[in-house]
Amino acid sequence: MSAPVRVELGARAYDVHVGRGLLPRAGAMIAPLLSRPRVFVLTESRVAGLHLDDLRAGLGEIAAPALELEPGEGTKDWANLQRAVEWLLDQRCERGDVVVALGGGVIGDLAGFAAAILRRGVRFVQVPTSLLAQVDSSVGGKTGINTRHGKNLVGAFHQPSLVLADVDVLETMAPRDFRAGYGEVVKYGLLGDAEFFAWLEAHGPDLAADPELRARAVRRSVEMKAAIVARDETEQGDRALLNLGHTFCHALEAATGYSDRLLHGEGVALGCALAFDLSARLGLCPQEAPSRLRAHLQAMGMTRRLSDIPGDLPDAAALLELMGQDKKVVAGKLRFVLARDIGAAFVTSDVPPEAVIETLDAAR
Ligand SMILES: NC(=O)c1ccc[n+]([C@@H]2O[C@H](COP(=O)([O-])OP(=O)(O)OC[C@H]3O[C@@H](n4cnc5c(N)ncnc54)[C@H](O)[C@@H]3O)[C@@H](O)[C@H]2O)c1
Ligand SMILES: O=C(O)C(=O)C[C@@H](O)[C@H](O)[C@H](O)COP(=O)(O)O
Ligand SMILES: [Zn+2]
Repeated sequence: MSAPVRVELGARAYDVHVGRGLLPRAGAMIAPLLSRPRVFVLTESRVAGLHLDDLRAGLGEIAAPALELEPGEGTKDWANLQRAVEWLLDQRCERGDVVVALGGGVIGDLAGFAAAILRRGVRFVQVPTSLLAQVDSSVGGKTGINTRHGKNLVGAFHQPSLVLADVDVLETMAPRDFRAGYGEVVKYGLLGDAEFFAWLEAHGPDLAADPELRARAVRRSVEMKAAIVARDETEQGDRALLNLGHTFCHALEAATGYSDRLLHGEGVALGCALAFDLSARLGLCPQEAPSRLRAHLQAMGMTRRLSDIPGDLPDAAALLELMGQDKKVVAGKLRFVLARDIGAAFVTSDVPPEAVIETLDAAR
């Protein structure tokens, strides 16, 4: 078993275990956090049907009552937040107890936020079950829900106490969901590690079938995220790099009603392609960079043009309007994560709106 990745946050530091066969050993890793042999599991029905029994077996003597929500992005809303919090109170979840988030990013974000506000903050453990959640959402402490105004607009920074990313659990993922999660993996290469991107060009197509390669990809992504979060926990600066592709992605998710027309990770992949298009359009990066990225996304069978999204989309001006709710906006001005090349992203507010509109129109 390889050493965990440490997220160095002083008193709130924690380990991210990445590897095979972690679920069966969950009890040994979680027990040191507990004041009594009981955890409270927030999960959703698809994941529960596949992995809740294995988690419970791994927890051994630790009792694990569970609330099963509906799968899907629609669950990350006010109604389910209320449901989760009221259930935890029904269960008499105490301040010293631990909530376990068993699921993808939807459950991780919702459960983390419920834990953040329950009794003004209880600890939680992330047991991410999707590729996306293992490489990204389970680490870093961004928790929250969507509102009718946009994506993740209500939430809190609340770090988990432990993350258990068992790559064996990914065996049961549907191909589309796995591919969507790959959008966040490729983001790491694009934002700061050209070598990792080249490694993904060579090995990306084999990740779904090969657990050792998967573990390497998850670990490298988590190492990068842990380093960024450690130096900028609350996104005052560098952490915004993790938002590469997300200004476009979140507008497109809003435009498609958080439906399965566009999964978050699919939007991230497309958003990264658009961010590289915009960078090239502004003369900031060579045209070869977006071309190389699109070739890789095509090889991976991923969304890379607006026309890949089924159904009608609003026009570019309306999408730009939706971007106005982005959390990177300062004094009403959009900020974008752009790139000088693959592996070299940076944040800028110096982006003419016409260039964004032209970029969107050219990608239809
Ligand atoms: N907090 C953060 O830093 C952060 C980072 C990235 C994304 N996110 C959020 O994460 C969410 C997307 O996460 P996601 O892609 O995991 O979505 P998700 O939680 O909806 O999971 C995707 C699909 O995979 C299924 N699934 C999960 N694990 C499975 C398994 N082991 N086997 C079979 N099916 C499985 C789920 O039922 C669902 O249908 C979005 O809401 C996004 O905003 C948050
Ligand atoms: O951890 C971060 O920071 C990220 O930006 C990771 C993103 O992949 C993730 O989708 C995040 O939830 C987006 O954050 P938001 O602040 O733009 O809602
Ligand atoms: Zn994301």
